[in-house]
Amino acid sequence: MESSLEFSNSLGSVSSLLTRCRTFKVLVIGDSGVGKTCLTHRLCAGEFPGRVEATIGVDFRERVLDVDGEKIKLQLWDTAGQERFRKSMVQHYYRNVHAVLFIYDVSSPASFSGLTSWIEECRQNSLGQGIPRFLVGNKSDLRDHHRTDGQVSQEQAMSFAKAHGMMFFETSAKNPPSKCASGRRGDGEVPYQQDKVEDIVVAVGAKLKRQKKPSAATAPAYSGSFRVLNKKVPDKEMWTCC
Ligand SMILES: Nc1nc2c(ncn2[C@@H]2O[C@H](COP(=O)(O)OP(=O)(O)OP(=O)(O)O)[C@@H](O)[C@H]2O)c(=O)[nH]1
Repeated sequence: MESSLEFSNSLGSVSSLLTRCRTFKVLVIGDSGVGKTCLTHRLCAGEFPGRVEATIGVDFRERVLDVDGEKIKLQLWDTAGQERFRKSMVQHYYRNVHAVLFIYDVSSPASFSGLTSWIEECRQNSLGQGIPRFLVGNKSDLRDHHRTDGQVSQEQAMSFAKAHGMMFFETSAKNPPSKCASGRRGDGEVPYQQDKVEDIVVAVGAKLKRQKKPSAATAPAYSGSFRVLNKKVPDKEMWTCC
């Protein structure tokens, strides 16, 4: 007769089989201070963190989604924006990436100009053209629709996104709109859009679900939320339990 321990073990494996899901590594990059940590926190935990410090190395956060009946785990790699905190980690960031979120701050044109060097870093690390890329303008709560100077216009961002084959979003990790909004700016001419943070997660999940299933050999998976600094990052199987 099966012991209660064996019985509970087999129940455990049955339930883990039922909840297995595909895990996708999503790299989050952009200049220091654009809000990568706050945005990934908002995407995964649904809240704005109380206090944040500059990321050292990388932080991982996860979000499980149901996309058309399939469970998908997004593993967000919140990378350091400061060169001195990232240089020894860069190759690990780019290994087996499934999607990239490029973040800039809508109230910082310099962070928008900085995107070209992030694209160049992707190229230097052989990120395939087929890897889905998303452009996210963060801190939309700081946008002043009556000013044009000192901010990144949505027209600029949209044409940049188009030129680089990215899907574009503008949102705020701090004060996200409760619904996707679009309309005309103060002068009545220029359209604007405001996206819910959730729209970004859904778009990434939907895009990745349509991707060809990667083989286990190329797929990474980590669980929980933890920090890696100057450590060897192991490669594991792609299929994990949610
Ligand atoms: N107003 C506003 N402030 C934000 C928003 N998101 C982040 N911040 C602030 O921007 C600052 C930097 O945020 P972080 O999330 O640490 O930026 P980061 O890009 O992760 O920075 P590094 O770790 O250095 O790469 C913090 O003071 C946040 O409170 C936002 O949507 N609106």
